[in-house]
Amino acid sequence: MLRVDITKQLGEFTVAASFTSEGRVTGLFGASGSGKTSLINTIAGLLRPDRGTIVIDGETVDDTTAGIHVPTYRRRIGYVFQDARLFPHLDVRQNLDYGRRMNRLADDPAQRKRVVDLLDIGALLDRRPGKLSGGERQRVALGRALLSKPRLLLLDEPLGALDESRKLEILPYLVRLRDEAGVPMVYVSHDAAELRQLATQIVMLRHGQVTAFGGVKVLTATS
Ligand SMILES: Nc1ncnc2c1ncn2[C@@H]1O[C@H](COP(=O)(O)OP(=O)(O)OP(=O)(O)O)[C@@H](O)[C@H]1O
Repeated sequence: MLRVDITKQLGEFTVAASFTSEGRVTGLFGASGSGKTSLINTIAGLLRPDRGTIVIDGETVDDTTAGIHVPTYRRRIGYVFQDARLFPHLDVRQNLDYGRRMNRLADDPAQRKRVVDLLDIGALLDRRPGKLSGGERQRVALGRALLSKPRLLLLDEPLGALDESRKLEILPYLVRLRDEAGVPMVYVSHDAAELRQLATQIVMLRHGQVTAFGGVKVLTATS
């Protein structure tokens, strides 16, 4: 469960968002500049709300009245960006291991195998990111995030840098993550078609405000 009720001022721009999602994939949908990245960064703890609360999986990670602001690295979240942000000097195996080591988690070969199989990246383990396609890099970034055993996975336009055919290559893996990985996701996109395939709940943003919340049918009015 994710509960968000915050306001955040960024220069002239105000984010004022309130919603509770039980969905497996909560889609943050809106045009460029509607506040999607600012909102997901606030959930990640990278931005501190001016007012309000954020509760992830029953834990209050922000509460401005009580003075609570849990730092990002203690929120137990995974974050996947538009560009995969893999470490170029590490091979795929070492990149995958990074999240686990940073979070001081015990080695879990069974979990690693499950994630590698889920994302079909077993053949890439000895390669460095420079020798991977954009789609392969994103699959590794997803794997790295999952192996840190997050209780919430944040994805900010993870397909945004890919061309249409690469997007179609990755979407089935994201659907598999939704159905098999058991980790709830917040998924930022300005692409209604992408969210229709993936999201179970939609938060629609406009000028920093939530204008609609509900199932994917709230996207119906959008192209
Ligand atoms: N630190 C900041 N200071 C001032 N204004 C900011 C700051 N960060 C973001 N903004 C403004 O807030 C608005 C929302 O930006 P944000 O990146 O959250 O939108 P977005 O929906 O993610 O857009 P895109 O789809 O283009 O990434 C924009 O007008 C942006 O210029």
